Amino acid sequence: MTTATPRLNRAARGLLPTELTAELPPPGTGTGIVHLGPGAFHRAHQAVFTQLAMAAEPGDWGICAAASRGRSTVEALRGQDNLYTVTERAADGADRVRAVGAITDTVSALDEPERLAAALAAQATRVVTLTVTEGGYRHDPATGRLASDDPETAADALGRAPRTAVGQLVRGLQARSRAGAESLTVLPCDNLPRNGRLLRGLVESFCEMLPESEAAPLLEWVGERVAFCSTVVDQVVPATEQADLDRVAEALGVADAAAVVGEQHRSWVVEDAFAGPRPAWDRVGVQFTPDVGPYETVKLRCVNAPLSATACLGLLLGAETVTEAVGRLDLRRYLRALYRDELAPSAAAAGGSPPEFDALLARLGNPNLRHQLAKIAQQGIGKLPQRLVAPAAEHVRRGEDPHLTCLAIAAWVHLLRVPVGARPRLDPVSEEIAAELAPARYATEAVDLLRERLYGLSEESGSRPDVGDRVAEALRTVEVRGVHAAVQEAAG
Ligand SMILES: NC(=O)c1ccc[n+]([C@@H]2O[C@H](COP(=O)([O-])OP(=O)(O)OC[C@H]3O[C@@H](n4cnc5c(N)ncnc54)[C@H](O)[C@@H]3O)[C@@H](O)[C@H]2O)c1
Ligand SMILES: O=P(O)(O)OC[C@@H](O)[C@@H](O)[C@H](O)[C@H](O)CO
Repeated sequence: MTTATPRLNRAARGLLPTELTAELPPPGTGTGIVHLGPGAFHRAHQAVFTQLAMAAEPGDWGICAAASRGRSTVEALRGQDNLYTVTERAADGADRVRAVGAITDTVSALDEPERLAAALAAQATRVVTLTVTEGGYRHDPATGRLASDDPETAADALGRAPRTAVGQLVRGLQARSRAGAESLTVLPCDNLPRNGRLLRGLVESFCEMLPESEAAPLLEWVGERVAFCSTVVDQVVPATEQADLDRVAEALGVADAAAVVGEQHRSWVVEDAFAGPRPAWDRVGVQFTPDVGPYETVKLRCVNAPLSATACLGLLLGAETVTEAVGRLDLRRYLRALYRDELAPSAAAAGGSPPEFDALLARLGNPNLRHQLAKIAQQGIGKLPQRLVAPAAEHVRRGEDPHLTCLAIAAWVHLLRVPVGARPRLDPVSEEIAAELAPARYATEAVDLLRERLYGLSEESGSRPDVGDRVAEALRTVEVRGVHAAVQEAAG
C-alpha cells in the first residue's frame, strides 16, 4: 500500500468493482444484533451470513460490533465507516472477495461501558453473538461455572465497569431487564461444547455473585426472557497479517485495515430455540436444528482435534503453519491414522457424520492461508479435554487402545515442557501450567500434575476412564526417542 492508496469507506466504495459491493445493506439499515469480540472470525463468518440474510430478506439486522477488551478493531472499523472486505481463498488460489457492511455500529467496552449496556438493552436488539475465544469465558471446565478464584470476574461483580465478556453481557442483561425490553437470544460461537448451555450457566453464576437484591430478580428475568442457543461454527480464518493487508490493497486499490482472509468453506449450525426473531439466516445456508450435539462432536473431534494434534506436533517438529506441518509426510501419515482409527470412529459412534479425511486435509492444508500453529496451540487446557481426551476415554471404555490420540495429548504436555524460545510463548494460563510442570523430572510426574485438570472434566467425568497412564507412556517415548521417532512409530 502506498500513502496515495485511498482508505476504504463509504465515499471510496465506488472505487470497488460493483460485484463486490452488490450485497451491501442499504444506508440507514438499523442495528438488531450485538456481537462481543469482533475478531477476524466474526467478520468473516457471522457478519457475512448476516449480510447475505439481509440481502435475501431486508431487515434491520445490522451488527453493533463490541470489542470486549481491545480497541484496534473498533478503531480500524470506525476509520472506514464500518466497511471492510472479506477474501475467501480457495486451495487453488481463486479468491472470492466481497465488501461487508453488516456492521452498523461499534463499541469499545473498555472506553464506553455504558454504550455497550445501552446497546444490549435496546429494544431493537434481539440477538447477541459472541466470539471471545475459549479463554474469554473465564470458566472452570470441570464445573462449567465461572472460575471461583478469578479476580477479574470478582471485580466485575463488585460493580466496576465490566471488563470480562460475561460481566459485560450480564450488566447489559440487567440494563435490559430494567428497561423492560423484549426477550433476547444469545448465540455463543466459540469452539466449546454445548456453548449455549455453558454460557447460560456462566451468566447465572455471575448473577449469583451479585447482591441478593439484584441477583434474584435478574435470575428470574434471565430464566424467562433470554434464550441461550448452542451453535457450531466452521471456517478457517487465520489472523490477518500485514502481507494480507498489502495484498488486498494491491488487488483492490483501496487500503482496508479491517480486511480478513479465510477459506471458502463456511458453515453454521444453530440450535433452534430462539426467544424472538432472527435474520433470514436459514435462507443463506445456516442450518437450524433442535440438537447441535452430533454436529458439535464432528466439529470438535474431526476438525479441531486434528488441528490441535497438528499444532502441538507441528511446533515440536519446527513448523509454523498448518500447511507447512501437513506438508510433512510423517505428520500426514500420522494424522491419517489418527483420524481413520480413532477420531472419526469416535465421532461416528456419537451419531455424527465425519468428512472424508482427504477432503478435510485439502481444506486444512490450504496452501494459500497462513494458519498459525501457535494460535491453535493457545489455551490448550480449555480445548484438549473435548477434542482429544474425551474421544480417547471412549476408546478405552470400549477396550481399545487410543495410542494415536494419546500421542497428541502427550505432544501438548511436552510442548509445555519445552523452554520458551524453543517454542512460542503461549497464553498466560498455559505458561502458568508450564511453570508448574517445570520441576517434574519424569513423564509420569508431569502427567500426574495435570491429571485432575485434564482428565477429571465435564459432565461424564465421573465415569470417564483416565487415559493418563497412556499419555505418560506416549510422553516417555517423545522425551526418550524424540518427536520425530514417536510420530513415525505411531503412524506405523
Ligand atoms: N479463526 C477461526 O478460524 C475460527 C473458526 C471457528 C471458530 N472460531 C472461534 O472464534 C474464536 C475467535 O476467533 P478469532 O480468529 O476471531 O480470534 P481473535 O484472536 O481475533 O479473537 C476474537 C475476539 O475475542 C477477543 N478476546 C480474546 N481474548 C479475550 C478474552 N480473554 N476476553 C474477552 N475477549 C477476548 C479479541 O479481542 C477479539 O475481539 C476462536 O477462539 C474460536 O473459538 C474461530
Ligand atoms: O483457538 P481455536 O483452536 O479454537 O481456533 C483456532 C482455529 O484453528 C480454529 O478456530 C479453526 O480455524 C476452526 O475451528 C475451523 O472451523
